[in-house]
Amino acid sequence: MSLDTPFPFTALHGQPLLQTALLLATVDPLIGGVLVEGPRGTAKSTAARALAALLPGGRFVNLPLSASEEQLVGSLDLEAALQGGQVRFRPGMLARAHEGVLYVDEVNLLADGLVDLLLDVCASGVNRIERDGISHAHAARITLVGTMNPEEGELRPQLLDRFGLFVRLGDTLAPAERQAIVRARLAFDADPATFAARHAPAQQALAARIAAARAALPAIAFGDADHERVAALCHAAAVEGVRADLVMLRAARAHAALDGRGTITAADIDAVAELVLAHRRKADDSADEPADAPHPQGGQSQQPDNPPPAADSADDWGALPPQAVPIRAVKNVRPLSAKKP
Ligand SMILES: Nc1ncnc2c1ncn2[C@@H]1O[C@H](COP(=O)(O)OP(=O)(O)OP(=O)(O)O)[C@@H](O)[C@H]1O
Repeated sequence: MSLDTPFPFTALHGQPLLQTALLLATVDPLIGGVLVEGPRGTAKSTAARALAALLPGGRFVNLPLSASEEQLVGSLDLEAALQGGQVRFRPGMLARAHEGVLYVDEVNLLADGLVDLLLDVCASGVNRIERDGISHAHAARITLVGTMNPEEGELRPQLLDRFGLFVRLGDTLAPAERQAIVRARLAFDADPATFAARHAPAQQALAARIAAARAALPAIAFGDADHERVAALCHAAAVEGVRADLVMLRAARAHAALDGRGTITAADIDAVAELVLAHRRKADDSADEPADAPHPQGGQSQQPDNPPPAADSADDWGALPPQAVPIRAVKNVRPLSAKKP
């Protein structure tokens, strides 16, 4: 076993929302990635690396803040074209991250133009390079994971909106949780191979579940009830435009697929709603929320028949269905774009 064996995804402790968001964005990369806001040392990079290890190629690309546009998108060698008649494409980081994970630590400090570009490529699944009238395109099925610490600068709201999902990690861990995390990490560091072997069955099961979910996506249809529920939730959150609606439908479909179902339910939508709305909600909209809007926390008649149980341990991954998202836990996520009323 190599020295850079990643910490297993299924061994992460106490980060069910982060894990859920990462899995959803991996099942359908067109969701547009995950933005993770949180303090240092809360497993953001560990989780992103662990996610990549669940994908067939295990590709993980860490984008440095100093990266140039050319390093990111690649370049066209026009000299070669002039001499030999053929355009040569030098792949960039986006090509290397195809079918894998692209991690951008402190994405709020990356030049806006690069963030823009990254988000475009990840949400379209295609990287197109043009130079002097010559163009080249390649598939870029990438799970984008960006992290940010708001104390070091905000992301422009336009860019914020374009990240598919948002997770805000808390900065306080209960003593018992700290112990569980530290014990697991110490055990891993002491003997990565044995630790990984212990988690191998759960890891393999989760990798298979991701693969099956990806394959199943195209056959899962969006029903009228799904459209209605999503539109009402997005309207109630007063989001701008319809990007939130599109992402929510995709995320709900990925959620159903991860659970091995061919039909989207209200519970799928509710389970992903806050991940989609947290960074897009306008001001404090709760006061003027329409009485009939289906809300994860209200509207009795619209509540899912079987509200999902809360997953409190990441060890449950691979065993529990993914709808185990504690939606209440994210209800109080501070909307980043919120303006004081
Ligand atoms: N919930 C957790 N489960 C397992 N390990 C954890 C958890 N939280 C923190 N750790 C451990 O803490 C250490 C720091 O984690 P990591 O480097 O992923 O943090 P980070 O959030 O990316 O922070 P930074 O922004 O400083 O890089 C790692 O050894 C990681 O395994």
